Amino acid sequence: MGARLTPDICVIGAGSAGLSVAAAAAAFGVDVVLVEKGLMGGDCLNYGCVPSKALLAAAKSAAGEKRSKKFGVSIGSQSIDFSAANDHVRSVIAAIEPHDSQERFEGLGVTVLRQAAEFSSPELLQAGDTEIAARRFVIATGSSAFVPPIPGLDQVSYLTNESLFELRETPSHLIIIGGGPIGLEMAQAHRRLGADVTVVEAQKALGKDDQELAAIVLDRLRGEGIEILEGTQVKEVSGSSGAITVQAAGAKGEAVTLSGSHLLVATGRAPNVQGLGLDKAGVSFDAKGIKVDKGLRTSNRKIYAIGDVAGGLQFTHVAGYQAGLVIRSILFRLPVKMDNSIVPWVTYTSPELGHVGLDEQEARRRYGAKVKVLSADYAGNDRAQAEGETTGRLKLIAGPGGRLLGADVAGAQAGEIINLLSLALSKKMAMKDLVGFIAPYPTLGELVRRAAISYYADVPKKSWLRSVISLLRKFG
Ligand SMILES: Cc1cc2nc3c(=O)[nH]c(=O)nc-3n(C[C@H](O)[C@H](O)[C@H](O)COP(=O)(O)OP(=O)(O)OC[C@H]3O[C@@H](n4cnc5c(N)ncnc54)[C@H](O)[C@@H]3O)c2cc1C
Ligand SMILES: NC(=O)c1ccc[n+]([C@@H]2O[C@H](COP(=O)([O-])OP(=O)(O)OC[C@H]3O[C@@H](n4cnc5c(N)ncnc54)[C@H](O)[C@@H]3O)[C@@H](O)[C@H]2O)c1
Repeated sequence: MGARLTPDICVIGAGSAGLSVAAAAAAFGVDVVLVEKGLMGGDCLNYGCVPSKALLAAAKSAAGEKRSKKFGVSIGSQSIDFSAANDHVRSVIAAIEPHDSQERFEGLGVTVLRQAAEFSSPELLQAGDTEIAARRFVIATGSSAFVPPIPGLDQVSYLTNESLFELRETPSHLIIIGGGPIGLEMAQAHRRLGADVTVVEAQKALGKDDQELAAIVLDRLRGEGIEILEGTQVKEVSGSSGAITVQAAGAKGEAVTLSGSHLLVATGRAPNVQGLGLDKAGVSFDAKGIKVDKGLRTSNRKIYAIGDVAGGLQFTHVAGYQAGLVIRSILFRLPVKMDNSIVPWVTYTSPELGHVGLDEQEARRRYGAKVKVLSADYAGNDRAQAEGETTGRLKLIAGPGGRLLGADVAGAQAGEIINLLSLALSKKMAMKDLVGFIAPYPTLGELVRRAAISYYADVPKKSWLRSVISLLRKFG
């Protein structure tokens, strides 16, 4: 007979979402049980954000050596050791791991069970031979790579984000199915580390972003030698490890045959709902994930779902944001409401591509002619010139009264610029706020002021204002 635990909160999944809930609840002295069947830290630490950004950093370094000639610096012949780049990835994970570890959470007072969790009823969860009857449950079981039903795919050995970072040698030709953020970040990382790379995208690459700015990123990627086939449908995959063939239909219906050494599937995510006993718990879900209301409660009021498993926007910062909301709801019984309109995202290619708020189309649908799109090019920014990073553009979407509705940036450090604009958007700032502060010179952040100031471009031409100036002049 196993133990029976009756904590205040039971969290299922120790990824970005679950760890944030467990740490915050423990900080308030609340009794928490955390159940994790795999690695502590989940996708972000082990198979997602951390390894992908570490590999991109190695790749950026390789590209930087090539670029340095422009600055009059020659570093001699370049050699790339893919396994050393992979060691860098491992060392970054190892450096962050203690923060997410079982030991740290036990030290915070959390009971950690390394088991697969499954509901046996609307009130009870089974984890190994431990039964848990919590006041509230939080499901944070994340997502896994969605593998589309392409004929032959189940017969070849393909990579996903879970196996990609185990490669120790540069793939000679990496074919990637899917031109979203995973596909394109990994395309650039591997290209810069010496691989030939082809991306096959059924629709538009970076299709969730502003298309004018996405084109800036896609041009650079193509310029670096990455083949990106858009509007191309994969029909069949065959071959064996090291010699993979992809048959596809191109944008005009023409037959396309690709041969590569490795295949990465990056076609979106599927929620981790299997084996959780959701039917027994009375929790509704569909192919996108567990259905939640704006307060992140499932169809069983005792149970919340957050992070990737709840569908919606799938980012680590969203998982953290949602964790904060459920903590307020569970501990303080405050009404909470998920607000997707303030969620930023960034694709960490070079140049980076960032977004927050409404896109131009949605802004025009809501506010019509009151919308103004203001832009500033990196080429007009002194710091960008000094750094040789002149490719890029920032766009601000201003609504009625000059209120900031959204922003998109393609260019160096776009993620840092979007950071600032996310704050401005969540604080409901307007163009007057974005020009009413002093930006240090020379910084890329000055692009924000430059675009915002163009909102007032017509002001000096206003005749009443000119009359006021000439009147005032008469007073000496
Ligand atoms: C390659 C890649 C790059 C990414 N880059 C970024 C980025 O740069 N920025 C960003 O914001 N986001 C990025 N993401 C997305 C980000 O990783 C996810 O949004 C985030 O990890 C979701 O956190 P989560 O806690 O919901 O899920 P996860 O991190 O997946 O954690 C869920 C945990 O639940 C466990 N679990 C599942 N089922 C059970 C069960 N029945 N019992 C017990 N435990 C269970 C799993 O083992 C896992 O540890 C990236 C994703 C990928 C794949
Ligand atoms: N920098 C970041 O923040 C970052 C980086 C990587 C991943 N992520 C998160 O992970 C999620 C998953 O990333 P992703 O790139 O796998 O998903 P995605 O859904 O964003 O992109 C998948 C792409 O694959 C295409 N596709 C789907 N089926 C296809 C098929 N059969 N053939 C060809 N193309 C096909 C889609 O049209 C789409 O463009 C992202 O939505 C994001 O939330 C974030």
